[in-house]
Amino acid sequence: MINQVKTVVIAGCTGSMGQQTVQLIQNLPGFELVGGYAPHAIPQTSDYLVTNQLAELPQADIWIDFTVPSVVFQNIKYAITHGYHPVVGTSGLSTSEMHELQTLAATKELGGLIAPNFGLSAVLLIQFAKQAAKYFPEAEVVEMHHQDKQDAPSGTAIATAKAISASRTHANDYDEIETIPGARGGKVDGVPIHSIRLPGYVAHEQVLFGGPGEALTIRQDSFDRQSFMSGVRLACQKVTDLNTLVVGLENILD
Ligand SMILES: NC(=O)C1=CN([C@@H]2O[C@H](COP(=O)(O)OP(=O)(O)OC[C@H]3O[C@@H](n4cnc5c(N)ncnc54)[C@H](OP(=O)(O)O)[C@@H]3O)[C@@H](O)[C@H]2O)C=CC1
Ligand SMILES: O=C(O)C1=N[C@H](C(=O)O)C[C@H](O)C1
Repeated sequence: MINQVKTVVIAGCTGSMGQQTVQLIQNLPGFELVGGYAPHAIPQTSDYLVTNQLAELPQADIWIDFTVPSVVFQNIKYAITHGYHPVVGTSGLSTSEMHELQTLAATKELGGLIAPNFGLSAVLLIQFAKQAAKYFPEAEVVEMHHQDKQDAPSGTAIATAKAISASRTHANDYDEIETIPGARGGKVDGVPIHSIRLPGYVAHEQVLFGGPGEALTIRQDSFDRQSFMSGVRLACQKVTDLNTLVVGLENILD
């Protein structure tokens, strides 16, 4: 059987992640980049079609999304409705939005992937945190990102907090007064998350667990956006074989 070339469009093709993903797809055997979208892009057709109008994107097998939290839901709704298999890296989707997209994908019998983090170190951190939370239920998350990140907390931190909450037997329950609002972070499912934004950082996360007389810290660092590309590649290789909209790279790892 002849393996057909899979066509790809990238929403957010001019961004930090979008540019790396353009390089990835252009150099990936068996894949062809046919379109890129960004609202401030100057339209061009030389190598592949670049447009600032979503509706001008050509039809393709895969829609990769690295845009902004404010538009990702509408983008993926559009992608699924138009028959693209979505590979979603953009943060900011709420749990109910993910469910709505999963329902839409199911009605279209279309597979896709939403990955809060494409980096292996972050995916493993979440799994280790889930395991540790069984024995150390009292935990807090600290996430550190570059100063241009639009949303806080990060999608990865939210996924980490949910994983901890799902596996622990009880939540942190301390009697405290915040004399400065926000001093104790923001809580997701009872797990405090502290968000740091500083130049020089890319994407990093630490989970601190405390128990009587001992503590455990798990940390991951993405020093470079290249760290996400093996996950994006794997997602592109598998997404057209999926028949549901899967959440989490760990669910498609071999
Ligand atoms: N899941 C993962 O592993 C990772 C996820 N991310 C997430 O990916 C997203 C993008 O990150 P990053 O590349 O650093 O961000 P950038 O700010 O560098 O890029 C954003 C891209 O989105 C485009 N954009 C801006 N506004 C809109 C809009 N209204 N509609 C459509 N597109 C828009 C920009 O286009 P223009 O230049 O024309 O404004 C640009 O191409 C973020 O949500 C981030 O959290 C990031 C790293 C890893
Ligand atoms: O904005 C980023 O940079 C990142 N965003 C994702 C998130 O919100 O978790 C993934 C990674 O942390 C990098």
